[in-house]
Amino acid sequence: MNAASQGGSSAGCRLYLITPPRLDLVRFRDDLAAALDAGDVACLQLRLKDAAPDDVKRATEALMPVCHAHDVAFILNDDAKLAHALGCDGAHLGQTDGDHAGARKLLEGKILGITCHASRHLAMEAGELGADYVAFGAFFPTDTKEVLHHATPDILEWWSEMMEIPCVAIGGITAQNCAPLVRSGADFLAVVGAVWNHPDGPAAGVKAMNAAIAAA
Ligand SMILES: Cc1ncc(COP(=O)(O)OP(=O)(O)O)c(N)n1
Ligand SMILES: Cc1nc(C(=O)O)sc1CCOP(=O)(O)O
Ligand SMILES: [Mg+2]
Repeated sequence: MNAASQGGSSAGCRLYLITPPRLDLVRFRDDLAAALDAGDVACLQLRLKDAAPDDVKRATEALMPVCHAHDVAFILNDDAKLAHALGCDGAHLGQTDGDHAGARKLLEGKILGITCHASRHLAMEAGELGADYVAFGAFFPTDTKEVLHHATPDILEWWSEMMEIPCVAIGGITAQNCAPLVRSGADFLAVVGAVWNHPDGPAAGVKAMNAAIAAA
């Protein structure tokens, strides 16, 4: 995530936004613009679970220009081929989202992120195949998805002391609980609820997260 990772907070950690799993595109485009106007965001991951490719295409066409106008990378969840076909800046793949090595070849020069749960072994494998970042989680309970794996901050310390490849922390992260993750070396904090469900709106969510990152 080289281009996306320039100019972050004083802690060197940046915010990684993920969309809600279902959204009203017209309303969400305005929410996204307000969120990106509010402060530093490295990237947006489009994560529409169970959406048809045509819906993902429509969402990409509506949202990617908003991201690019704010110098924010646009990453597609789950599908490297569709990310390539739609001209996205990259893809995020989980452990059951197809052939990681094939995705690396297809997305040459683009961002490839890989979910590694709480596994040092999976992270080493992802690093060896050329992932641009590895994602660890879930660090905290979350209502956004049912999680089977639970990570602790020591995996961020272990990874960041040993590897140059950035690491992303995910799962139930809020402005109130993120400080140990930043201090343990997370390069990015990936959030859904902390921004889109913030009681004062997404702009307030981005401001609160960036303030917490800077204060950590
Ligand atoms: C940044 C980031 N980290 C982890 C995930 C989870 O990916 P995955 O395990 O494939 O689960 P789904 O998102 O597909 O439900 C992610 N999306 N983004
Ligand atoms: C999409 C996702 N993946 C996770 C993992 O642990 O791999 S946790 C998660 C949900 C993140 O949403 P929130 O910030 O609202 O908790
Ligand atoms: Mg996935």
